[in-house]
Amino acid sequence: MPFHFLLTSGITFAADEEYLELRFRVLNSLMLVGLLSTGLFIGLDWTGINSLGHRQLAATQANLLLTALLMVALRNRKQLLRPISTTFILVNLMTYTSALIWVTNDELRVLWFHLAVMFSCVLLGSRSGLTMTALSIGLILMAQPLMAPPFTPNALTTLVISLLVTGFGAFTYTRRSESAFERLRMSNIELRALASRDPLTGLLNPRAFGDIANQLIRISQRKGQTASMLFIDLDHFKHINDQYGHATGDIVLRAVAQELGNHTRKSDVLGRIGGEEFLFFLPDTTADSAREVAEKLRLAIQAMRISLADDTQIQVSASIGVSQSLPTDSTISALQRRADQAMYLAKAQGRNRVAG
Ligand SMILES: Nc1nc2c(ncn2[C@@H]2O[C@H](COP(=O)(O)OP(=O)(O)OP(=O)(O)O)[C@@H](O)[C@H]2O)c(=O)[nH]1
Repeated sequence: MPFHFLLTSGITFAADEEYLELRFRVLNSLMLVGLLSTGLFIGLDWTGINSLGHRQLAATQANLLLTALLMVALRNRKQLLRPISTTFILVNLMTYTSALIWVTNDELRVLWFHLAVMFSCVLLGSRSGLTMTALSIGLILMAQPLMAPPFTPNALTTLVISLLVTGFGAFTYTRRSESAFERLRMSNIELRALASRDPLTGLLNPRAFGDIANQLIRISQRKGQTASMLFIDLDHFKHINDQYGHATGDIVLRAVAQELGNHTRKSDVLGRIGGEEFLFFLPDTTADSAREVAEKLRLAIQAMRISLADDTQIQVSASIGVSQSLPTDSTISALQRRADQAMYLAKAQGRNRVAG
């Protein structure tokens, strides 16, 4: 748990931010490892086991300090991922370059550039990895005249080619991961959309309807507004199924859902909550206005002529119950219950009418 906290700073990432989270964790891990490795270099220099020289020692200490500051700056700020990644990579690139020039007794110091290429790819994306490859090769070639002794032509060739191979490998890997994550993100979005829809009509299913309407009613209550609900139930729907078959019943349900959708304002929430039952949540709407909407819907449903393949036309009607939120309603359940009761009243009064 503390390690998890260290890597994510306790930030929770949304379901479609998997790749961002991966980069965030990688950056935190790399900064931690960076702190440990620069600390080790400094310790080894102080104990005399490995000598950096006073200039590189100062550069390494600066690197340690800057990395610690970057780690602190990243806490709770996922929006800073990119600038902090860029700064971290540049700070390290400067340290590697200064080692190239100042630590002449270390033949293998060029190895660090391979890391810079890989880190850039993972943290900043495949294109940045390619830029870093070109930058590393450029820096090594430019630093040649300053180095004592300079690398032999053979060593330089090996270095440049191995950097190109690292750059290409990291580029290909990151490109593939980026597109795999993007595909995963898109299919997650599609899955979530599917999971929130009623498969027959495409309207919101009961769970999604409840989630959205519950959020909206809380907002309405905070603003001191009134919300309303319509409970729409088709009349004698069982007869349609019995007379024309279940498949035709489905056609009717889809047609009614579409008709209801045509009368929905952007702010309204419409869902199918049972066989031939639909709910309308109307934010910032009084019972009077909701009754007008309900009457419009009732007339629209009554006016529908649903044509079948054999030219038969089916007509339907609906009973609609209306309810208005009370200041004490913190969820839609009581509002829905009252709309349901009003709908039963409409049925009892003869159907094809609005009550409540
Ligand atoms: N075609 C089809 N029918 C469904 C679906 N879900 C529920 N039903 C049917 O809807 C009918 C609902 O019947 P009832 O609850 O008796 O209501 P009703 O016949 O509309 O009568 P009132 O509501 O009293 O006017 C039942 O026959 C269910 O089988 C569905 O997805 N497709």
